[in-house]
Amino acid sequence: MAVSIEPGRHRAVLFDLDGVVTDAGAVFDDARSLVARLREQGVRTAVFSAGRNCRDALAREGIADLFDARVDGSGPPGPAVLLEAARRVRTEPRAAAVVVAEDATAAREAGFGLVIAVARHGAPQPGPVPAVTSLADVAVAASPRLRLSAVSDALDGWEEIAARLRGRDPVFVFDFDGTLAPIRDDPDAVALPPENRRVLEQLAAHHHVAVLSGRDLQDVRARVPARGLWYAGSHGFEVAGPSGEHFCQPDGAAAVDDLDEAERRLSAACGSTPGALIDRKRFALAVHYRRTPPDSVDDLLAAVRDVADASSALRVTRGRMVVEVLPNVAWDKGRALRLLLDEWGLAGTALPVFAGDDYTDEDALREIHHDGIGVVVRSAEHGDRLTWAHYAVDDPDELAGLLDRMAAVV
Ligand SMILES: O=P(O)(O)OC[C@H]1O[C@H](O[C@H]2O[C@H](CO)[C@@H](O)[C@H](O)[C@H]2O)[C@H](O)[C@@H](O)[C@@H]1O
Repeated sequence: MAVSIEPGRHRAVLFDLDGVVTDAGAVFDDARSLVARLREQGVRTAVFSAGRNCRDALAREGIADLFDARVDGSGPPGPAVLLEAARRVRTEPRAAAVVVAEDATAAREAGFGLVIAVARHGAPQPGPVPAVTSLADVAVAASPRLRLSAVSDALDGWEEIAARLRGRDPVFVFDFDGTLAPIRDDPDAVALPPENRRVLEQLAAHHHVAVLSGRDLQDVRARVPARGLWYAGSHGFEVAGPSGEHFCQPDGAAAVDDLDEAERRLSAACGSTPGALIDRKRFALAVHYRRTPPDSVDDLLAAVRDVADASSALRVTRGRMVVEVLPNVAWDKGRALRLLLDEWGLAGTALPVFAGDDYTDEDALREIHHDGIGVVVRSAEHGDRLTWAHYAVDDPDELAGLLDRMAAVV
């Protein structure tokens, strides 16, 4: 049976160690090659073992680096081991695939999006999950991501966008810095252009509109003082609505003490780096280096990584001239966008429109790739990078023009 992993739907693939990746101490070439093909398309990979120490086994084979996470278990590979592997690659089961050696019961029970059984010794029996005799038979579809330079200009594609919007119930979610407002050297100097405020209020008069930002909730709320908006701060870890609604991602709260400690350590470690700016949000900690001399940046990044690595509750992410420390949980702007749709009672029915400019916005652009309209605001800071967006604009001004047109047809 032909089996295909689709990077647009499967964010991660979890591999059983025994019988899938290794057998009697030897690594299967088809496993090594499948993992490499997945990584090329941006799909995360983890390995789990029911009764063995994965780290040692993989280190002996020299392939530990092939996987983003390793999970050891004891006894048969029950759902708990698989769910832990998914958690470590920050992917919910429905968006992950699992490759097991024949017995797929646990993976099916745990609700994974795709389960593949490998029957290496003979013809696979017909069963409830796709089965292959070799991982060479597992195809990896090309990721639909495009280079920024290859994404259609939104204004050129306007008729197509308008046709998708007409007769639908759209909701609008926007990133703030670099998207609704232009980038400035000083994060405190950023203000929402009046034209963007006007169009946000115009959209919010008839539709759900949210600003989903890496800034602290209070900060983004104060900078986007438009009527009727929802706000999500700290990259979506804290959400507030126009009628007093308020929600914090529960696992994020558990990392606040670790963020406090990271803030103390980073203040000591980076305090003397010229131009470094530590920016604490309730559920995140940013270290800005836009004004740091280029020859000091690598040391600064290494210091942030060291501090974050000291706690398993934290992880590091990158943005435009900024490195951020976040709670190490399966939460990002994509999940926050889905939470908003659920909150509005519109999951599966509304047409989500999202615009963003940075790496962290890609989680939201990816989330709506199949059922929404994604717009990227171009910038040269990360070169001709890949994006999940369908359309591009050049700057926040051009986005305001696009939103104006959208407001006229919805
Ligand atoms: O998700 P966003 O709303 O885009 O927030 C991401 C970060 O934006 C801010 O930093 C960025 O904008 C600054 C002002 O233009 C710029 O100086 C910096 O280099 C950019 O990274 C904000 O200060 C951060 O807290 C946000 O996490």
